[in-house]
Amino acid sequence: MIRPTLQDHLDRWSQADDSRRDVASAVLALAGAGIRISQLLAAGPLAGALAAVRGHHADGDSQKELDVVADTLVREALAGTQVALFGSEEAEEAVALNPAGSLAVAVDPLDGSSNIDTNMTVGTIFSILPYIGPASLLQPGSAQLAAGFLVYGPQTALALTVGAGTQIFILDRASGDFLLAEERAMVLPETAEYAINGSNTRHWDLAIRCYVEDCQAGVDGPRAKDFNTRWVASMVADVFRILVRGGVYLYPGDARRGYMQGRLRLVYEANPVAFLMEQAQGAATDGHRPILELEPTHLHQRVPLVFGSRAEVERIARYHHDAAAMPERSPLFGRRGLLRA
Ligand SMILES: O=P(O)(O)OC[C@H]1O[C@](O)(COP(=O)(O)O)[C@@H](O)[C@@H]1O
Ligand SMILES: [Mg+2]
Ligand SMILES: [Mg+2]
Repeated sequence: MIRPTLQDHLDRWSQADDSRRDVASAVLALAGAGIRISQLLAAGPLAGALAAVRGHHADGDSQKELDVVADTLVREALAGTQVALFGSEEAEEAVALNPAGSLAVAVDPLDGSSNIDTNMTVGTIFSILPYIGPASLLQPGSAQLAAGFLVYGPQTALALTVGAGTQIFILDRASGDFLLAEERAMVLPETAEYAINGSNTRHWDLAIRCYVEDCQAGVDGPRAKDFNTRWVASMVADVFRILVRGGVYLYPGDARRGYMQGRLRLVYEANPVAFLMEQAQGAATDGHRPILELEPTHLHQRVPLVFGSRAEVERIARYHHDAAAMPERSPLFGRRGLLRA
């Protein structure tokens, strides 16, 4: 079976359209940087101390050696394309690249950095927007021209959307090409699998606590079915699994200091994933509104994030709606009875 390459796929999509060709060359540059990052990860300690702490972000998160290297590789790859503005998790401010460029790109160069030295899957996430001036990266996710991520696991894969479904490509190491593996990824609408970091249970709000309790009650509870949990602590790995077999991922806001809006970043984590989900018949919400409708106010803004199988995402939004409608100070057990499963 002859599979189209990523280049074939993008050539077909962009022929006779200059603005699409700009997007295509940015995606190819990102894929090229991804190959280099996957080589470093595959070498692990043989490539140096990739997990060594190099510094900290403004909000205290540590920055690892490979975070910095991946950021440089991605930025250098995009410098030769039509990208005018580049924003990254690893830099406080967005930087100008090609002054004549038509695009703005936001990236999480390495998602799941806590897993770098554990031989677990990590990835690179990107969001491509039209360049409309210095505030280009603050457009809502619905303005994205393309979005995707590379995932460095047993397979190095690229999940991509240019607004015509979600495609999955796998790196063929012999030829160095990404080959089309799935033309139309589809997230199953229903699921019995959820991903959340359960160590934060005591910090969750009522809606999340009730949702998880109802799942854990299994066949004996209001959901009347047993659930399974999976949590990789690399969102890209969880997204990939959900694209393949459905499921739901939650990183809600919680009561810990600095976590009121959760952990994930709207511009370069939630928005691209939400675009991929919607294009694969899944959904993504902050609990109240679709992620793609939110207006970012700054590059590193956090957002509570729930995405995956559409019916499950809608159900979790209903828990939020019901919890918000409850009287502020009534005891938890009293309020609990009103929540629907
Ligand atoms: O360690 P926690 O709080 O469970 O958070 C894990 C989540 O944080 C992230 O690692 C955030 O991404 P970064 O590694 O890019 O900071 C997600 O990939 C992952 O799902
Ligand atoms: Mg990340
Ligand atoms: Mg990161």
